[in-house]
Amino acid sequence: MGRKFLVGGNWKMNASKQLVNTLVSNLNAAEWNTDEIEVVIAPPAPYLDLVRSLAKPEVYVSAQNIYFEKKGAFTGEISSEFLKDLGITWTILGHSERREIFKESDEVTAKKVAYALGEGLSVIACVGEKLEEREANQTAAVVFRQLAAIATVLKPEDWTHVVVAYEPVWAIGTGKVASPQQAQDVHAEIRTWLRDNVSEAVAEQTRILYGGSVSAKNSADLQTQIDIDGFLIGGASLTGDFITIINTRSA
Ligand SMILES: O=C(CO)COP(=O)(O)O
Repeated sequence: MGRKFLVGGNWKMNASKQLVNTLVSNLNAAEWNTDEIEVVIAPPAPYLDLVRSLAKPEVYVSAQNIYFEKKGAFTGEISSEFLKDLGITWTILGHSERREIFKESDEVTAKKVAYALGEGLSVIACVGEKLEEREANQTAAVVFRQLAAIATVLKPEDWTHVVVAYEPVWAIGTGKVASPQQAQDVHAEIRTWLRDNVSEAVAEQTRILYGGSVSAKNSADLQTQIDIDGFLIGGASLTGDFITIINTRSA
């Protein structure tokens, strides 16, 4: 069975009730073949409930991060319990902004991934190298290290609910998209890593998204690559580009 293409929108720290209304009504009016495309949007936590209640069922809603405890004295954190209560079935974890700005380590990220899966959530787990790491030919080493931290705490069957997002940090929000070949090369390495370190089945079935300056202009070329199974889109998910990208895939 083929890997279903996933178009994800990470709104990051951008939202208002008005923006939610606009973006969700545009998505509700759009159509795509749900046998071939999965659409997931990740608004900021305070808007998850509103987005879930407005969006049609074909739109999956995701948190941008959660903590690895159910409840208690963890001021400011988001529990998987809140997500379940609100009908939210996905979370992004390990985004480079969490890793860089909020100092979330490989280990913390892995712990969150394992916890989220244990709570029945699906996870978009992000990996990716910084510019200086790419320039030092460390791309594979960094991505493999990030993957290994996650793989260590998962059972092979857990991977059914994991999507890997390869997001080179130098491409995020910079307009410097990876070329289709640059992205494909790393995606293929990730798949090989999964084959060698988890299993053939997990390597075949796990979707690997590309993220970093994806736009309506470059999505068609990127999606021709054999190991690119979807996108995690930041800036362009806040504009009409998001639907154009879905439509480009549908066409
Ligand atoms: O970080 C990203 C998605 O998670 C990518 O952001 P941009 O699409 O704005 O580069």
